[in-house]
Amino acid sequence: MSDANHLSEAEAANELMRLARQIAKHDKLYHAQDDPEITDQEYDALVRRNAELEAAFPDLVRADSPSKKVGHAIAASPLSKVTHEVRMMSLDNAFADEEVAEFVARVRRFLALDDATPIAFTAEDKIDGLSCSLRYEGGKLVRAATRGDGQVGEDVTPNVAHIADIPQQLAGDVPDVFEIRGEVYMATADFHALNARLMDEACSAAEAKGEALDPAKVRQFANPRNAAAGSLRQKDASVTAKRPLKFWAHGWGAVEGELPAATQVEMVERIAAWGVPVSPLFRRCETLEQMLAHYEEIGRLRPELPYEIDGVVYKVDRLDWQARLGFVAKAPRWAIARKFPAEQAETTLESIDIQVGRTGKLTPVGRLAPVLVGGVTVTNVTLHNRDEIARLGVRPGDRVVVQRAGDVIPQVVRNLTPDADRAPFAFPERCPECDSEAVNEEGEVDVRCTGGLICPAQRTERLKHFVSRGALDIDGLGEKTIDQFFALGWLESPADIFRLKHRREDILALEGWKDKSVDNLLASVENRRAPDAARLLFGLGIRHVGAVTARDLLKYFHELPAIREAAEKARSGDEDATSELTSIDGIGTAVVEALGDFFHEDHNCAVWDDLLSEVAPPRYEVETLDSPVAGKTVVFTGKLETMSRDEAKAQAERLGAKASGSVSAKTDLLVAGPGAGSKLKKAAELGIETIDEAGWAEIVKAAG
Ligand SMILES: NC(=O)c1ccc[n+]([C@@H]2O[C@H](COP(=O)([O-])OP(=O)(O)OC[C@H]3O[C@@H](n4cnc5c(N)ncnc54)[C@H](O)[C@@H]3O)[C@@H](O)[C@H]2O)c1
Ligand SMILES: [Zn+2]
Repeated sequence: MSDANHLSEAEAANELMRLARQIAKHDKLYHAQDDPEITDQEYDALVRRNAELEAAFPDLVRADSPSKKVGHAIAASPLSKVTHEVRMMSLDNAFADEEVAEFVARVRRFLALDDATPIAFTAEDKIDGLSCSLRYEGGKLVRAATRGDGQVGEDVTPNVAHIADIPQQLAGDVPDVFEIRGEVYMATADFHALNARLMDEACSAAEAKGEALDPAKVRQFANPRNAAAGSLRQKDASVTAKRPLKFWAHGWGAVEGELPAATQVEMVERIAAWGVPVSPLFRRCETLEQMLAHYEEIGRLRPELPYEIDGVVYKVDRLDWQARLGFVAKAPRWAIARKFPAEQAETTLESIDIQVGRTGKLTPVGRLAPVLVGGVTVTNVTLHNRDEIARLGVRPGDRVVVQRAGDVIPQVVRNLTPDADRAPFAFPERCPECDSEAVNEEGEVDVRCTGGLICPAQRTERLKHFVSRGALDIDGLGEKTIDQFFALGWLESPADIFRLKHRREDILALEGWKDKSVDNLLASVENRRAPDAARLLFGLGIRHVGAVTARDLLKYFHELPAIREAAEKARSGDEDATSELTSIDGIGTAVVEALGDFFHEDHNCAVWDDLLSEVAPPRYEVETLDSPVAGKTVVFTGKLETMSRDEAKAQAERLGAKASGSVSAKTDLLVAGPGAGSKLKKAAELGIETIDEAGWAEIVKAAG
């Protein structure tokens, strides 16, 4: 409460006014329009803040205080109005064990019972639906109504006719008038299916009209509770009929005739016997310990339940005691809702740090003023990437709503101070670890450090990749060894691997190394002095240059320096170099850009030069099979009749030929099917040998 007490009276009055306005706005959105703008946790936080201020400044409690109101007036509803004979109430909330204990103590004090007298309570899950009253006369359903503002609700009699859980006629002995109260809800799976269906229907409707659909404009329900409310509160009951609604009872209102029970338990059993569902988790608790244990149990079951719940409701079991306890402003004194801990909370975003992951991804991490979320103190949140920061519009100093969902890392849900006079957060353009350029490739949300080989955040990962099976494949240099050698400062870049021989004695001095194992390691390193150029290129871990791309590049250029030269030219704007690179099968602009970026960084060039001073990959040649097309460039054009274009290309590769997409002076052979056009003409002009599909089939067959 210290917060509340630090305010002056004028400040508190101001804040109470603001809260009343805000809460009224959200009540309307939630209760009247079934379309909330904020989460229940955020809403509950506003209500609690209001209660806190009212407790600290009792004189300032407003006539229109949110603490006195139930739901929202239904003035604007198109449905007919129903005045409730017995007011429909809300429930007080508890958020901690101590608050439940305090509730029990309050009940005891009010009833003037001594500590030795046991008070039994019922406990059941608090289902997230909307309150509904069902009035039965002579056992027959005569009227169904929503809660509205507690006094006046909406008539939904025709709507509930479609809910199978709500009998039109109760079974057995029922008082003359009996008003069952409970919750209309939608199962979680049905809620998701409904949203999917609404989207489908909107798509079909748009298609029929030949219009483009903006999915963001299609009405979707925020949660099962709003889906249930929006589905029930329909002027046209045939819409409700198509919505999968359910119901269960948790209480009653008006009764004429004798009440057929003395306790909550007996009454709930009665209602169930009449044919109306009740909570399967409804229990009687003799002690506070049992009450708390059942809360824990329901919390455990919660993820598996087919419907959403937001807490547990406790009620005094004896009905004569309930009658004595009566009501306060908007809730019974004999019941309380223990809500599950807020999975969301408000706090200040103090700073935004950038972390560099092992793959070079720059991840912004928000540092928070410590805050309790769902029972855990949270100080960090992931902000995912640059776009997410822009979407949230967050900057250091903003007030934010933080959320924990399951085991997921806490996240920022919303910025509460978007308009504050602060410049947008400037996402770094250089890696905070190594100062290399950080780039954001087109079509990608992540910003990455380009300093792969020198960036401390990425180095060991890059080294592990460099020696891995698909790359240089160096035996005996496992991940642990790399981590260890790296920590000792012996391995900074790939070239250092080839200088390990100078550290023979140092390695021997380490625990676990024997002459033989060191010899084996150094031998396998020496074994790679003349590595396969494609594996070496792949091993450098340049973005977009995977094993296949590396091979494609080398099949064309044969030597690593030629690739670097072409990439540097392309980067400096040489269009011929770019089109030469992109004309290579399998090489697109993303690869060309990634290569250009790589060689644009001096430190990468230094690592590269250093490496090539240690190793000498032989000229790369495609394994030459004994085939007449080995080493040749083949182009397929026109329609192929016995195989797909992909299969033909694969055959060519298998025979050591390069399949290309376009005819140029470098083309050796054109395979032309029916319908061949410009490529055939161009090949004729260039005097390139041309054969048909059958001719190609013979070559393939001859090669075996
Ligand atoms: N997100 C928003 O903008 C927004 C706005 C307004 C209200 N809300 C939500 O609605 C709540 C306030 O609404 P409320 O006044 O209906 O209070 P409530 O939902 O916290 O509790 C009262 C209601 O619980 C229902 N209930 C469910 N299971 C029950 C059971 N087993 N026994 C008895 N009652 C049971 C009853 O219908 C009862 O009226 C807030 O706490 C918030 O979560 C959200
Ligand atoms: Zn870096």
